[in-house]
Amino acid sequence: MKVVEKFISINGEGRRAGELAVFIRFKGCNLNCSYCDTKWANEPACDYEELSPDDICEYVSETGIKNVTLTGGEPLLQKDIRSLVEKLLNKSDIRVEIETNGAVDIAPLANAFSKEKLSLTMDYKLPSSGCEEKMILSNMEVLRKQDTVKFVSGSVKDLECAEKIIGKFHLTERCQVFISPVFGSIEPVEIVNFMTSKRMNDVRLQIQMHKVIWNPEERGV
Ligand SMILES: C[S@@+](CC[C@H](N)C(=O)[O-])C[C@H]1O[C@@H](n2cnc3c(N)ncnc32)[C@H](O)[C@@H]1O
Ligand SMILES: Nc1nc2[nH]cc(C(=O)O)c2c(=O)[nH]1
Ligand code: SF4
Ligand SMILES: [Mg+2]
Repeated sequence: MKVVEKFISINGEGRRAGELAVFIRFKGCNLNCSYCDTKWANEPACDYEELSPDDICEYVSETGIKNVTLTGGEPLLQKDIRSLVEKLLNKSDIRVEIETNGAVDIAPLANAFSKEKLSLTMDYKLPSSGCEEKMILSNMEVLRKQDTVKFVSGSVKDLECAEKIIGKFHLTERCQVFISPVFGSIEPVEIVNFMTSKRMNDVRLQIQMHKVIWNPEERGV
């Protein structure tokens, strides 16, 4: 598997934001979002370590950290991803979260690992990403209670689109729903005002915590 970085930090996003996690970031992506903060990991020339699922499991065990976040790039493009998840979940105290972009079919993984120890955080890419037409809408039917849909929003148009999608797929009844600002592009208060005006119950605003704690450009945190 092509790993571009691995590190321990607090999880800056998602259901376990603020908890320690070990991050495995994989190389390469099938999208090119306008705002992507890890474009470097998607460059063909980006350096990587070739690690097997066993190598990654060993690294995770050595860290002593219970939360594992698989991210990228797009982690679901790695051909051994299923084997890696299986090996990680075989360890009794490990919880796995996968950050995925909504443009890869999640059904094979979600259906293979129904236990709560695997949670998927899937983006729905909004208009300002430039990638909305790549969304696989059948993924919405696969999400479970432990999963999350994240709407990374850069404009009011994005927020209007997010509200439509949340309603259309009854997402708040199905899974967790988060809205996050495209870092630096929209004031969080605009999102709060939008949520208030539309009475968006059961939706959570989340700001990427690691970009507040460290320099937003910093890698490995
Ligand atoms: C770098 S992506 C990797 C995983 C996967 N490719 C995806 O897009 O979900 C991890 C998360 O960071 C978010 N993200 C990337 N750039 C961002 C930015 N500038 N501001 C806020 N969130 C961003 C993505 O939307 C995604 O939810
Ligand atoms: N601290 C920290 N938390 C994160 N949660 C998700 C991340 C990601 O890039 O997917 C991330 C990241 O890059 N750093
Ligand atoms: S899908 Fe994720 S990694 Fe790929 S370009 Fe978009 S934000 Fe970046
Ligand atoms: Mg990140």
